[in-house]
Amino acid sequence: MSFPVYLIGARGCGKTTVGKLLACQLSYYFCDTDQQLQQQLEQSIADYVAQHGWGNFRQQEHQALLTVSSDSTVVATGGGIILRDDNRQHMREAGTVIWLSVDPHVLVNRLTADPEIGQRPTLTGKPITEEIFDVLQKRLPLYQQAAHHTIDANQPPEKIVIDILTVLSRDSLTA
Ligand SMILES: Nc1ncnc2c1ncn2[C@@H]1O[C@H](COP(=O)(O)OP(=O)(O)OP(=O)(O)O)[C@@H](O)[C@H]1O
Ligand SMILES: O=C(O)C1=C[C@@H](O)[C@@H](O)[C@H](O)C1
Ligand SMILES: [Mg+2]
Repeated sequence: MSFPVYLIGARGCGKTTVGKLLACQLSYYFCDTDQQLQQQLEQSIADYVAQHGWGNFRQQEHQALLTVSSDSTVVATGGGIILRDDNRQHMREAGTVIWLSVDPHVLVNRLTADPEIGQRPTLTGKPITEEIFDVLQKRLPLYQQAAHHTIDANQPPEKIVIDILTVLSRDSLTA
């Protein structure tokens, strides 16, 4: 049986970009909780949060995580999926959790170049650099707690995929 692979990490660390490539290499399905949610809600995350608030968004996100958690699937999660204990526990028990760790300055550059504000409404109301540093400071311990493996995701996507395949194959040898 091939359990799901969950990619976690900050906004802009490359979960969606890398997840698609990884799924292709593994011949797995690809799912993205943000995309799943936006389809289900029939609106952007920004519009949903403006109308219903972050608390309701986190509840919807939890349901989306359960929905996409299938075998032979690479799941790109939303940046805040690790905020809930039950999400962290679910991912660790159901599959392999990979944290794509990226230097905050690299995140600032990527998100400035590609803000995608419909999917990434502000979390703090602060300017982007300040927000990234603030949010990361709070979330780093949660990414650490949730992850089975940490991958240096400052590298090009193809190299990140190779590094993920290496840890997954080591896991399968020791299972
Ligand atoms: N390894 C990489 N090297 C350079 N650019 C990258 C890399 N990974 C992703 N990017 C770029 O960074 C931006 C954000 O990537 P992506 O949407 O995959 O991040 P994400 O982790 O899925 O973000 P979110 O949490 O908001 O869903 C995109 O423009 C993407 O092309
Ligand atoms: O970091 C976050 O809290 C978020 C990241 C995005 O992927 C979306 O899930 C949403 O904008 C929230
Ligand atoms: Mg994404």
